[in-house]
Amino acid sequence: MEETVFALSSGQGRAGIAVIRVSGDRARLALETLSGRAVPPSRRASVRRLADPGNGEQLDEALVLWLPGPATVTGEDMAELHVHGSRAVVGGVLDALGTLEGLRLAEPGEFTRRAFANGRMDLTQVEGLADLIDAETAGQRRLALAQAQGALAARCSEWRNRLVRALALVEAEIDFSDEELPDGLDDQALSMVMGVAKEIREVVASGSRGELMRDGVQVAILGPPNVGKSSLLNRLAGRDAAIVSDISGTTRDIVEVTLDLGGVPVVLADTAGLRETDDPVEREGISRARARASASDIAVWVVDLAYPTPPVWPEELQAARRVVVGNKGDVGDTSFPCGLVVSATSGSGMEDLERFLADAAQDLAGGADGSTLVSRVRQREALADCLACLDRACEEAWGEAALAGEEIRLGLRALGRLVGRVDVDDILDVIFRDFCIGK
Ligand SMILES: Nc1nc2c(c(=O)[nH]1)N(C=O)[C@@H](CNc1ccc(C(=O)N[C@@H](CCC(=O)O)C(=O)O)cc1)CN2
Ligand SMILES: Nc1nc2c(ncn2[C@@H]2O[C@H](COP(=O)(O)OP(=O)(O)OP(=O)(O)O)[C@@H](O)[C@H]2O)c(=O)[nH]1
Ligand SMILES: [Mg+2]
Repeated sequence: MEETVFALSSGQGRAGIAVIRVSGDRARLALETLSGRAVPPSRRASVRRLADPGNGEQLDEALVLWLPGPATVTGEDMAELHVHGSRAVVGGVLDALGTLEGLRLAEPGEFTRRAFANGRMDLTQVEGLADLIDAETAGQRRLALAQAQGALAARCSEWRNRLVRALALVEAEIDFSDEELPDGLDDQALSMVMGVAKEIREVVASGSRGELMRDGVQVAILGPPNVGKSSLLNRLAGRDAAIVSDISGTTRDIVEVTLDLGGVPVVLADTAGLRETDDPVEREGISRARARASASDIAVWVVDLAYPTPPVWPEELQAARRVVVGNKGDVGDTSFPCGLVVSATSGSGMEDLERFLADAAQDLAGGADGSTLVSRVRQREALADCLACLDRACEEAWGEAALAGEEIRLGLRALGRLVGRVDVDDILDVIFRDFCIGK
């Protein structure tokens, strides 16, 4: 018998209400022991006095739920205690639960791990749920919620069914063919495999959008020293995140600020001004700035309109999306050719810059139509593996049936890895490590 586990599922610290969840065979006993009564009717919120079974002292008056398995999130019997959210009440109830035999505190993610083990969720739903809990913007929430509700899982099972049918056709051909060496794939199997491959190719192609939505679009603010890069960052952030001074070479470390631009998370990075210098600390800052530039999705090159110099793009920036921003428009020459003219101190033009960044971020990561299904490298790579197998199966169309069949089988295995049906041992710990306690 699996142990019964419990945890505070709402956030740590003082709150109006806190939710404590219990999952496992002893959930009923735990609820009955603390409330001193039989469990309330199933799935019906009921008010109960909870007492410490050790000394009978009342701990709280709570709203409780009795949720008998297997129709629960974990697939096991569950109880929920909605208590007043003070340290003393939560601590008292958790301590009381801990004294009961066969009960222990849940590990991070253990409720979800049990849901996965009991077939209530597949691995992509687990990943979606982890992202839903971490979601900070509306776009992240939409993507994660769709995944947690099985949008990717449903597509996978549909691809799987079609590939299993194609495989059956291939195997029938091997078994019943009059010829000694039948054609690799008959027309029907070939068109089925090609159809699935086409759909997977589209999902793989949209993969970077989901990854950017999940991880944030990276924007690097670059340029010569003293042009107002840190001032721009502070304006966009709406707070004094980076030190500003009239001394060239003020910024050395990268200063990051995350913004929510139209639902897309955007990570802005202020960097050290690029120039030749003998100062070893500043040199290190400049080398970090260059590294960040090449890792960014969007590069903003800032020039000082009071002393405009032609923007010199560092070599490694050539691939990034980029915009030249002329700063100090309040005192400088606004006829200088650049993408946008702004003033970080007066604020003029800043709305245009923000709109430019929001549009670019939407373009890179947004998916208003909900067509983006994958959000992690792991998911994209599993689909890419599957696709490679299906492509090879198609190449065998006029070759050997046994080889084509084997490739389809390998493609199915890659889908199995994606949903956590096979080869999960290595990835489970990685995925659940980042979960919070109580989920
Ligand atoms: N208090 C509380 N709030 C919560 C949860 C929870 O467990 N407890 N959830 C936890 O994730 C989420 C809600 N999601 C849930 C999804 C399914 C079931 C559930 O019991 N499903 C059963 C029966 C469905 C039914 O009969 O209506 C099932 O799917 O078999 C519960 C919550 C968010 N809010
Ligand atoms: N007039 C005017 N001054 C500005 C504007 N933006 C920044 N400054 C001033 O320019 C100087 C440099 O600003 P910073 O934001 O520190 O410049 P930086 O590009 O981060 O400089 P480094 O970190 O040294 O590379 C400061 O004195 C700012 O007050 C602007 O739009 N107009
Ligand atoms: Mg600076």
